[in-house]
Amino acid sequence: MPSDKSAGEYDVIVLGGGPAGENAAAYAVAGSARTAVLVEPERLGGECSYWACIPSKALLRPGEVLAGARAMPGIDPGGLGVAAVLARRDAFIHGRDHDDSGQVQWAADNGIDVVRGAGRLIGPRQVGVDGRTLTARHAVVLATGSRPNIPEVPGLGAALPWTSRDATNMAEVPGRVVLVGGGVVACEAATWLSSLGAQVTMLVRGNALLAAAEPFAGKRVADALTERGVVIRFGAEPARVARRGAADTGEGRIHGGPVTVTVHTADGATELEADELVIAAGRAPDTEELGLESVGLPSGHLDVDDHLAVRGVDGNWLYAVGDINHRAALTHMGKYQARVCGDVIAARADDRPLAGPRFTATADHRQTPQVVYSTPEVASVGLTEAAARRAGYPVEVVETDIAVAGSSLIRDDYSGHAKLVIDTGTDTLLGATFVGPDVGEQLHAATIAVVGQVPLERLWHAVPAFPAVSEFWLRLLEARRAGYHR
Ligand SMILES: Cc1cc2nc3c(=O)[nH]c(=O)nc-3n(C[C@H](O)[C@H](O)[C@H](O)COP(=O)(O)OP(=O)(O)OC[C@H]3O[C@@H](n4cnc5c(N)ncnc54)[C@H](O)[C@@H]3O)c2cc1C
Ligand SMILES: NC(=O)c1ccc[n+]([C@@H]2O[C@H](COP(=O)([O-])OP(=O)(O)OC[C@H]3O[C@@H](n4cnc5c(N)ncnc54)[C@H](O)[C@@H]3O)[C@@H](O)[C@H]2O)c1
Repeated sequence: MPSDKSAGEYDVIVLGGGPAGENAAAYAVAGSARTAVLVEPERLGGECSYWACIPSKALLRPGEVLAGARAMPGIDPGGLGVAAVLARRDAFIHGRDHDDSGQVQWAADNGIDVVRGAGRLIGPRQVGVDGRTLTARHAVVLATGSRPNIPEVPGLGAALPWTSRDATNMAEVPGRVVLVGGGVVACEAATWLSSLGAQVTMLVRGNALLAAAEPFAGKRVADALTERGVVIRFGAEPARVARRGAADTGEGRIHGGPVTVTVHTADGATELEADELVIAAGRAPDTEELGLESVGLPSGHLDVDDHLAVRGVDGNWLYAVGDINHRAALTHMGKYQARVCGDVIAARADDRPLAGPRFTATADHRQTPQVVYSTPEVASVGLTEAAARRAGYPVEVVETDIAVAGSSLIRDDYSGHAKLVIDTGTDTLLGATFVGPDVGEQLHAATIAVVGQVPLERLWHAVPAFPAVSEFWLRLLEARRAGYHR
């Protein structure tokens, strides 16, 4: 019997219309008569489409193309036209109002209803939205993402600093920027802000950029940022912030007068003045208003099993996908979890067994691919050497500079480095990291080798085309042979 939608009854209710929520809904109803509703207070498409992945990559690409052109004899590049770069970014985010009508149409085409508003659990299988109660026959999926972590620093909140939403949606380029953080958002934002003309100072509390990556990756990104004029202050944290005339002038506009940041380092305190302060200090779960207490759960990241069902809730009706479960806070991994979750919901609704790998998320434990679109790019999958050793694997590593015919043909200034982390017990790859221009496009071969557990002896027979950048795979395998003197 179909669910009674007029009474607010659906087979599947999904809170959050970001990439994870959209995919969970679509997979849960695909090829069936099941009904689903996406509950979304802002825009279908979520953070990724309008304030994160898409605008940031739209802002980064022109600087990368310009750098490549400048390294190519015979091309006489002028520079970046800021207005044109921002206009192209705006086209990708469907205008500054973030028109999501295309996504709404996609939902309709897939038989998914959309309810605008913030959803809240009000009991088992029950969701409240603006005074209306929705009831799920099979599943509720929480996919409400994350919000920026704003450190508790005196004066910081009152200074109305930029978050990643302002930086990706910037409407004007601040002359001087202090950027707090040394992670992925900070490295990417420093790259596009500096390529668009801002003088950027990064405050990094640790002693490396991209601290979770192979150390050579953060070092190469730091060197490149420094070369383009970014000042990086390691071991530095904001201790106090003051701003004259702080004003909410709108997303991506400079929020008032100059900001003074008192910076703590091991050597004492100094003061920096900037036109804008950007906070890129990680993400926090946004669960305080989700009503988790109504089903006996504490606030914070949700703990899920490998079918994406929330642990601590009986009856297999509550699931969590994407940033909210903190397994791998990346769009492609949230979508991966959502595909598994949707398939699990569908199978359970049909009383089918969860037989086969399709119903179990595994890649987001130790096989996660990621590309940091800084200049140079950092592409990685799986475990770093340090993480593999911590996990107790018997480890061998091979490294090589990416200096092959293909790379030198692509850019005269090509500089890159590659590293493989090998489990000597099984002769398979645990992880790989590549740094260099456009190495993101090289990553999927490594992901397939890691997930497919392809023995290195077999990889020898995967012959890279000549003269392609991917020939560095051959160099890596040769370096390993040379290490064995065979
Ligand atoms: C600047 C930046 C750049 C990034 N670049 C990349 C990248 O290049 N590649 C990559 O893989 N990842 C990138 N990420 C990470 C990526 O954006 C997230 O991992 C991804 O958006 C998570 O998807 P999600 O569906 O879990 O959450 P979100 O995209 O955050 O969507 C969650 C949705 O839930 C809605 N919501 C919130 N509360 C409620 C509620 N109570 N009821 C209903 N709905 C609610 C929100 O409005 C939102 O639309 C980037 C992040 C940032 C900040
Ligand atoms: N290309 C991509 O794949 C991409 C791009 C952007 C963001 N993302 C994802 O979005 C998420 C958020 O990125 P992010 O860069 O904000 O987080 P992150 O965890 O990568 O980096 C956070 C940085 O903030 C610093 N920090 C944390 N708390 C601080 C404090 N109180 N004071 C000063 N510094 C502090 C950390 O030391 C670190 O340098 C990550 O999961 C990231 O992978 C992915």
